[in-house]
Amino acid sequence: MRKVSNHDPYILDGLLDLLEDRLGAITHAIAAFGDNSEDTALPSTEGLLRAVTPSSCTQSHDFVRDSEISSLIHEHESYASTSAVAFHRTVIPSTRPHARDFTQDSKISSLVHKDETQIFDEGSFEDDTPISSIVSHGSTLVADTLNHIPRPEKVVDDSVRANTAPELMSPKIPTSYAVPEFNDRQNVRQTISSDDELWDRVDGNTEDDSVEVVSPDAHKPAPSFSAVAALRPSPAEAPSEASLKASPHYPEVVEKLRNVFRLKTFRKNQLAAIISTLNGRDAIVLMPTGGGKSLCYQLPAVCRGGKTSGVTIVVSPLRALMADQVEALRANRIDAMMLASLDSQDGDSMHELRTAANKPSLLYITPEKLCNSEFMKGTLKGLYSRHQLARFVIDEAHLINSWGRDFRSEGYAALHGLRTEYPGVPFVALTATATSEALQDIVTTLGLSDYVLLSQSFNRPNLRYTIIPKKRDVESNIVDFIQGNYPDQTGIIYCIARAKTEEVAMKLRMQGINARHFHAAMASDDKRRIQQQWQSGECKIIVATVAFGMGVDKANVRFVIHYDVPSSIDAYCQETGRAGRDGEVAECILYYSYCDTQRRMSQINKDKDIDEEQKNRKRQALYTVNAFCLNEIDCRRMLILNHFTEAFDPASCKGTCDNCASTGEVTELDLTGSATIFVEMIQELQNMCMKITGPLSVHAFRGTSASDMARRGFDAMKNYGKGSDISADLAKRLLDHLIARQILSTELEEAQVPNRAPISYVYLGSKADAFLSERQSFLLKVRSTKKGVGAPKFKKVAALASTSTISVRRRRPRVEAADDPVEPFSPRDTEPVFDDIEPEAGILEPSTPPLLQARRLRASPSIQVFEEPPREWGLDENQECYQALCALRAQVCGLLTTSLILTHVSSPWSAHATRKTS
Ligand SMILES: Nc1ncnc2c1ncn2[C@@H]1O[C@H](COP(=O)(O)OP(=O)(O)OP(=O)(O)O)[C@@H](O)[C@H]1O
Repeated sequence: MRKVSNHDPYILDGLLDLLEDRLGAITHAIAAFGDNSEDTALPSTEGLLRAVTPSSCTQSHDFVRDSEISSLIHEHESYASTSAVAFHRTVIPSTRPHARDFTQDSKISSLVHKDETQIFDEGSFEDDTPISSIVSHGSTLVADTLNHIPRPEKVVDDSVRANTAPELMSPKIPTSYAVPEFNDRQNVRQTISSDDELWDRVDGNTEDDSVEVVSPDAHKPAPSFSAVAALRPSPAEAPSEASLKASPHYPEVVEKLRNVFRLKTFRKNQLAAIISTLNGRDAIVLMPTGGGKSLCYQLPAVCRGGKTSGVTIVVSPLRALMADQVEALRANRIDAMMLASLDSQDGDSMHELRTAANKPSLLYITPEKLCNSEFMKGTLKGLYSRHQLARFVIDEAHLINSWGRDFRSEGYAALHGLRTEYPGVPFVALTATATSEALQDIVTTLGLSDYVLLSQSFNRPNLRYTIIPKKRDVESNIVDFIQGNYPDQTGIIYCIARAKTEEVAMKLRMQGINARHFHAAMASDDKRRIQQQWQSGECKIIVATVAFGMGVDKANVRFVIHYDVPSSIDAYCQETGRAGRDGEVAECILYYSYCDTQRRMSQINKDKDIDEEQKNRKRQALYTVNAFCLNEIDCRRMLILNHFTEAFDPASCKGTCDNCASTGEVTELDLTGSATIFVEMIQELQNMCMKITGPLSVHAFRGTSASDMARRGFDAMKNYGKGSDISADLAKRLLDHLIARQILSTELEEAQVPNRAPISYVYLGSKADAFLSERQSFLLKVRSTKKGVGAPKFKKVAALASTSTISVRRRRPRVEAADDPVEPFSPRDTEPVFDDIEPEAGILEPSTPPLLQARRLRASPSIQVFEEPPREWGLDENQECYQALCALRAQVCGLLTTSLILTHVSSPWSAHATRKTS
């Protein structure tokens, strides 16, 4: 076993290496903060976190332990978290190269990190000042630098030595230290740390940028709703109000409305739908979310009159949705039943359906059960032969389209047989999101001919739409939004991945927001409990996958936030549609990042359960929603409604979307030259069998980050640096729009080192050839106002002190759930298993906190580093590791402080830093 004292020389060597090799980068970063230069080299904490965490277990491929490490990091979510991981990654293997114990190591790292956090918290740096970021960043660099082993002996710079506490300096500097496995890592680090990090570098400071860009495609004239009329066979005329009131069914319908449902009037199209189905006609009901679709089939189900009578069969996709509806109906003394599985209870229900004299008015059933169960088919046949089958209702009928071609395909595809098996039984198909394509699918699958189409505007005037570029501080932004605008109000936050819902909910709780997570892989009891808590207002914020919400009927949802890009405009409308059902203003906020789009794309590409045609549909839907997010000019409401072939005059938006709220003149930029250079540059790289990431391609295009470019050989390209005349922001937008128009494309590739985040590379897209050969022009609309004018002004609320600890969470079953189609993307979707980092037997608390040494380098005499009393355990390898790490941390603190002090003197940022730290 290596002695702790033996580590000091090469640790110090690493630090000195940092100071020699990386001080320039830090200086540059500091300078960037000072003058808002766009080339700041600071990586995002999130990006580093994502990049570094998996690497901690590179050698062991142990996801369980990796998740434990993640848990520890999450618990200490703060600016400094990455450095602890980096330390773990680098130092523990160095101190204990032959005997790995990742669980214990992660706990040790966490203890060190606790100390680190304490020092920074209690020191003179504020949480979000650049200096603390730099310290954190620098720590990571130190850890990175330590990876450079083996390396030649370094000469200690006198100025560094002079500014460093003598006891932290090692007398000996070794000539080399060989840990072969580290050599591979160096390559990875040079390739990419994470997409987010690199995008952050390219992003620079965009606040001062004065252009907004939009794809010209978005300016297509609004198609009229006549597209619906193109459906074949065409729908019948919607009945007039007079004819509806003259219907013989009208008196009973009104009576049931008042006495059974206790409502006074019908909403638009409800009466028409009810009378149509009572007349035995097929009907398609297109109503916005919350419009009152349920009444359209629940009310006729309780009427005695009608051409057909008996049981109304309601095909519904989700058990939870069915259960809610049945419960609500029973509360209204309506006889309703549900069949969703093949369990014994279902058997009893079916027996009852076959034998009982009094049949239920409504039977809720999944499409699979309806079409696949022979027993159910027999039951249906019995009902039909006795004229006790009133109608088939297809709720959420758009799923015939989007799910029917997906993993629910069997169930929904089989619905097409109903018309021929049960002729004369009318259909009612209802949806809140149907493109003309989806409508066509509904008509074809159900075999509708003489049907009534009841459509109305999908516009939800009380919803406000905002899209915000996703930055690293997204959770803080959400906290500001909630606490500043809707404290103690109800909202939903949608995330793509299950693990993310847990993580975001926890981060929000740590900042004082009462949030709970929800996803399909949770135990049913937990899901029910959380939903009930949310419904009753006990819990205000739910952070969920798409598994949450379908059929949820809560009037006062004040906001729906999309943490990630939704899968389609249709999904976006469904999900945002859950806000503001009470008619009051509600906010729909979407955090956009191309990385999310790309992850979704990658998931589509990898999906083995769907064929190429289905993949193309999904890709197209994703392209559409991506273009929608990138569009910073056109009325969002218009774009959404156009998607559903509904015309909308943007003047009617009246500033209720971010784009309409944005002021300033819109001008059109001709970027044909720049776009051509960009595309030719990618072509050139592709011809040379080289690949490039998006952020680096922007650097190469603009000729920035020269040393990096030279190292990678990109500077030899013909088109290198030819885009230097446009800003980084515009260049990045140009790339975004080249991708959105499929002139360029991106692909996620697995990193060569296990457990690294996948890397995204830019390639020529399907329309590149046409673009280059036909010399197509490339126009972008820009707005001559500052970016973000239209974004909501979230009131900033001082972050609440975090007092919460992670509650006990058990490993959840990794079951595939039909109602939560989006699986997490990476092996990092693992469950944190610690509820605290209380040391277990064998994990040692420090006996003497070496961090006390660091205090001397700080101007804060009040720092209390580690108050825990020493335990009675003997000194063993773990404790040695702990002490080694603490010692290293002390040196890092000292040397980084020193480096900052040194940099301070010459940096233009010094005045700023002095102000911040004083
Ligand atoms: N005629 C009416 N008068 C007053 N309230 C009504 C009327 N019809 C429906 N509602 C109420 O509107 C709310 C939404 O109804 P419902 O759940 O049927 O909407 P939906 O269109 O099915 O929504 P989603 O598409 O999101 O499922 C319910 O609380 C319902 O009681």
